[in-house]
Amino acid sequence: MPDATAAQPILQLQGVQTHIGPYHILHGVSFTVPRGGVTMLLGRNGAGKTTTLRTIMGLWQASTGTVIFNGADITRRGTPAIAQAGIAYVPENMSVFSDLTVAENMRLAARTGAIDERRLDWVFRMFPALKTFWHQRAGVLSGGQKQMLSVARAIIEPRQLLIVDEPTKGLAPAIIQNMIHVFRELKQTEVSILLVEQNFHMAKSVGDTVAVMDDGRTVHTGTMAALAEDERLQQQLLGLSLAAHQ
Ligand SMILES: Nc1ncnc2c1ncn2[C@@H]1O[C@H](COP(=O)(O)OP(=O)(O)OP(=O)(O)O)[C@@H](O)[C@H]1O
Repeated sequence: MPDATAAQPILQLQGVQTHIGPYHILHGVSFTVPRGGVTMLLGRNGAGKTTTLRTIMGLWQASTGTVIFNGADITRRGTPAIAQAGIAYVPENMSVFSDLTVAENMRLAARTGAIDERRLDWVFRMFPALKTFWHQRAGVLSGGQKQMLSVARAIIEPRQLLIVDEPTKGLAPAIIQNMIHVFRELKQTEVSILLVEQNFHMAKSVGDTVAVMDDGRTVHTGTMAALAEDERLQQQLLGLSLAAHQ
């Protein structure tokens, strides 16, 4: 018998609205993240992408709408329960402990305490610098290496959904290329990925599907390939010019 869960999206947002204190930030966010592959969440600055990720993780509470993960309604669950259910979240500001070694950072991220050696070897193949600096304080790493460490921390244990907020922010083009390789490698695994990204080259290099937000709403959903081919739509939705493709 075919597995009924295979066709079910890993994540589904339906009409999500979020208030932060007196401010009405999300006005209706609806999109799905298909199982396997990478979904890009794009939009201009201030469109509400980070607020959407934080709402999925229960760091902000949706005032209306639903967040369905793996068929279960997680809208009202607390953040620890959401993480426990199998979602890893890498926020924008590189979640590493600068005073601890790279090894200690990784051990803390392994929820069971012990790191699976085979998985660590796989992580080292993707991020060789982490092996080189294993016993060094994370504070000595470059910005790109810290970003790699924060992604590595999120994947040291198998997760069903990996959510990453702007992994290339502030990184040099060569490092962005490394990041593209990393996400392509991750695509070969079971994990589904939701990625916020301003770098359109990265978005079209790794994205399978896309949701575009503007002013707290989803204004477009579809395949990344279709958006990558349609420059007028990019201009309309994202204000991108040809320069974004260089
Ligand atoms: N804690 C907060 N209190 C009040 N307003 C907030 C708060 N956090 C975000 N906002 C506002 O909500 C809107 C959406 O912000 P958000 O960070 O979600 O956008 P974004 O699409 O991730 O933008 P960026 O690409 O600049 O990170 C913005 O107008 C922002 O000023």
